[in-house]
Amino acid sequence: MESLIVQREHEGLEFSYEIIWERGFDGLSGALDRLRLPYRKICIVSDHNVAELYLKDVERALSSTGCPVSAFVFPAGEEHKNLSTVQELYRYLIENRFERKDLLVALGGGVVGDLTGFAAATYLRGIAFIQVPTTLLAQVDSSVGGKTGVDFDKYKNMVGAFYQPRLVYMNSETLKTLPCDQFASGMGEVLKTGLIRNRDFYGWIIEQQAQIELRNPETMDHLIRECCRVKAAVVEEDPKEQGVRAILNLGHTLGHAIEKLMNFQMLHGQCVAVGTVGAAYLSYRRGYLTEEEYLQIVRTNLAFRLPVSVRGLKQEDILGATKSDKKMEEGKIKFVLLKNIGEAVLDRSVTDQELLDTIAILNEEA
Ligand SMILES: NC(=O)c1ccc[n+]([C@@H]2O[C@H](COP(=O)([O-])OP(=O)(O)OC[C@H]3O[C@@H](n4cnc5c(N)ncnc54)[C@H](O)[C@@H]3O)[C@@H](O)[C@H]2O)c1
Ligand SMILES: O=C(O)C(=O)C[C@@H](O)[C@H](O)[C@H](O)COP(=O)(O)O
Ligand SMILES: [Zn+2]
Repeated sequence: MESLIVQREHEGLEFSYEIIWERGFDGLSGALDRLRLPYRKICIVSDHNVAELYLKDVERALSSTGCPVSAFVFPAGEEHKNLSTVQELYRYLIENRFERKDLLVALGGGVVGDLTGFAAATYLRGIAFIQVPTTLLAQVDSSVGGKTGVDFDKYKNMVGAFYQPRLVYMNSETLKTLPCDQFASGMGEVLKTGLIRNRDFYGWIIEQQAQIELRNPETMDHLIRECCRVKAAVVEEDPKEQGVRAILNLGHTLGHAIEKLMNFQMLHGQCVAVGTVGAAYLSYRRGYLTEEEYLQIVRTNLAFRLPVSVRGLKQEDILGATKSDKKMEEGKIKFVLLKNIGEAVLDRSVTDQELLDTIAILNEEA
């Protein structure tokens, strides 16, 4: 077993927690025992696809805690990451008499993790939860760092809370069943991670493309751990996004705008990939990246089956949708640009005209 502690060093991160990498789910109840949490009941929260594949195994693994284990399962997909699903979960917890000291287990991808974390933050003003991420995206990004929440009226993650999990337990074997488009979506966040903080890692990802495509277990172990190291370091520095944490949002200003306008029918990591090309283009236009570096980012997306443009959206609609970005301050977007490959900066001076020029290269208009 290998692990990494997300350290409580700064105000805002209430406690430290461990990220554990295992094969299989057998280590789950031992990991929970070591936490010495006072729960008497466990509710696994999952979506239908993941439940079909892994719920029985996780129930079996958790039964050795000696506590009753039950499950709340909802339909898969971003369109269910909303307050109605949260309400159904609240009802389930109330009807089954879950108390503040009990435990929720988020078993699934980022949708399950974000939604369960938000319900955990708000049910009885806070009940403990752990993350058991089963997608690449969730293993490299969403299960770490405590951003929880749901979409509201198509506004992405508009309602949420910073609420850390007590444990992140990753079973890398779950990646075997992940569909190709979901794997590619996860790679959108992986590439983002290299671009913001680790040039060598970005280079390594490009070199290892064939092994990554094959999901070689050792290669994937290294890839996932490196992403978690980068993310944990940023979150430890700034748990509640008062400053530097916003670099984890590279590609998301345009990405979230596209996700919303595509009615959540394009996957999050794919939208982030297009947004990252936009951020790279702006960085090139600002004279930070060379043209070759910008083109390398485009080629790398394509190599990992990620899009570099979208079709059928109106340019002014994309610009308009960027105005509901959560990084807005005093009416100005804090845009994440690349000073270099491996070095992100926040910039409040990006103009609407610069954004429109960028959108023009990303958008094959209808
Ligand atoms: N909180 C954060 O820091 C953070 C970071 C990045 C993304 N996110 C959020 O994460 C969400 C995207 O997460 P996602 O990409 O994991 O999507 P997801 O949770 O919708 O999962 C993708 C699909 O794969 C299925 N699935 C999950 N695990 C599987 C497995 N092992 N085998 C087969 N199928 C499996 C799911 O049922 C679903 O249909 C978005 O809502 C995004 O906003 C949050
Ligand atoms: O953890 C973070 O911080 C991130 O920004 C990670 C992103 O990949 C993730 O999509 C996050 O949910 C976006 O946050 P938001 O505040 O822009 O909704
Ligand atoms: Zn993201």
